[in-house]
Amino acid sequence: MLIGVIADDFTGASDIAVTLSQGLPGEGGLRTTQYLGVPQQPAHAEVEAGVIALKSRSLPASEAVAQSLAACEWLLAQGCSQIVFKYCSTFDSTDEGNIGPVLDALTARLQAKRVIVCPAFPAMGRTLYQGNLFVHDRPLNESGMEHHPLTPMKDADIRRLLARQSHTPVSHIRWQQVVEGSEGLRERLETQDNDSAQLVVVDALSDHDLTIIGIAAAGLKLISGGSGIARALPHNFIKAGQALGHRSNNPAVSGATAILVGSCSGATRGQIEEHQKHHAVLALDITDVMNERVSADDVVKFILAHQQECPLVYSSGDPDSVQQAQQQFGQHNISRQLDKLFGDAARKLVYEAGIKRLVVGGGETSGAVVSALNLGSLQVGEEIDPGVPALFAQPEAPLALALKSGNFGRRDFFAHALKVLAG
Ligand SMILES: Nc1ncnc2c1ncn2[C@@H]1O[C@H](COP(=O)(O)OP(=O)(O)O)[C@@H](O)[C@H]1O
Ligand SMILES: O=C(O)[C@@H](O)C(=O)COP(=O)(O)O
Repeated sequence: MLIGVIADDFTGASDIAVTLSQGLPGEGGLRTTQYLGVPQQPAHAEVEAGVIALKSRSLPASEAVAQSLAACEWLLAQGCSQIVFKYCSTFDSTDEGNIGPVLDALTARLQAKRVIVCPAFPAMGRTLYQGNLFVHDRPLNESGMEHHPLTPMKDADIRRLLARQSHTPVSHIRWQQVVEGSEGLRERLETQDNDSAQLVVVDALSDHDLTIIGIAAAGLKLISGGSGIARALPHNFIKAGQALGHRSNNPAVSGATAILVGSCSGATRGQIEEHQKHHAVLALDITDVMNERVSADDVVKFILAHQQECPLVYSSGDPDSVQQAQQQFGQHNISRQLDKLFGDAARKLVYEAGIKRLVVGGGETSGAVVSALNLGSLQVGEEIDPGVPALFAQPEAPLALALKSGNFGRRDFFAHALKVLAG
């Protein structure tokens, strides 16, 4: 294995997995496997990029650190010379972490001196300018992310956010310095102020900028960011003669379908609205869920009864209803209960009801569903929409998945994803 990624949630993991698998246009990428948690056994010899999906984004910081270090040890034991810490392109975190504490711990473990911090993902409108993160034309804290149920983002200045979370000093490389090119950037990284470890926030506005940064990052022990930061990393290994440039192909999986959605983002709520114009949709009422008046069997029954209509079950609510539910039940209780409900339903759908194509909306929700399925690892297929690949379980369990980040995907994503999974 050449490169290892520690991803703090499951949709984020599949986002960076497809980036590594594709590489730069025309060049091909790396043979990439997405692991669901830290594997208990060594990787297959042909894997060039290993992405470990953790559900660590909203854990207490000490647990997120412990899990990330365990993932790092496994990746190092597989031979990785470079480690990437993948977090959200909207820098989803709280003042306590977990991005800063995990970066502190990985920086110390890998004795890294300069650690790039770059959440930019221009294909999805996330750009970083003068250290501030934008989502399309809005600063992060006015983008809708200020209403996220678990990690509301109230500041757009990544330097300030990170300095609040981490012990390692934070510095910044401006866009005007990035566009000078990879060589200049590399020198800047090496000579930045002094010799102690630093987290270096690097501006990026375009895929071109990310390519410059990726090439400058060749050989760095630790890199961090959104999936965009991985864009040019396969190129570095191909150029060094360590990889040939792999092209992925999609196996086709037909058969029964289910769509489970727990994301409350504006994009996902729009996608549900679109889906219900033509297909079958069941809304879960949070009060019913919290009082256990709705069960995994109810979800399964609905899905099976509406197989001809691309059935979708969702818990998603708008900011007002989320706030109301939070006041009544507490966010962590709601998330725990919903994770259990979606996880139990997914297990029954796949292992008892024979569902073969499963689409999940939301990172935490995807983590709950895929963990309940206990699949071990997934092969990465083609990109369905930017940042969302088709994923395939091992051949002995023919199951195709799409794990959609809350904010990603076209308006008719859910039906479209089922079509792509079918080949
Ligand atoms: N109606 C609701 N009210 C409050 N919280 C909810 C509701 N529906 C889902 N949630 C919780 O909100 C969180 C959404 O996070 P996630 O699944 O990661 O979506 P995203 O990808 O948009 O971040 C989950 O923990 C989920 O359980
Ligand atoms: O970087 C991103 O935006 C995504 O890869 C990601 O991490 C998605 O997280 P969720 O929005 O929680 O699905």
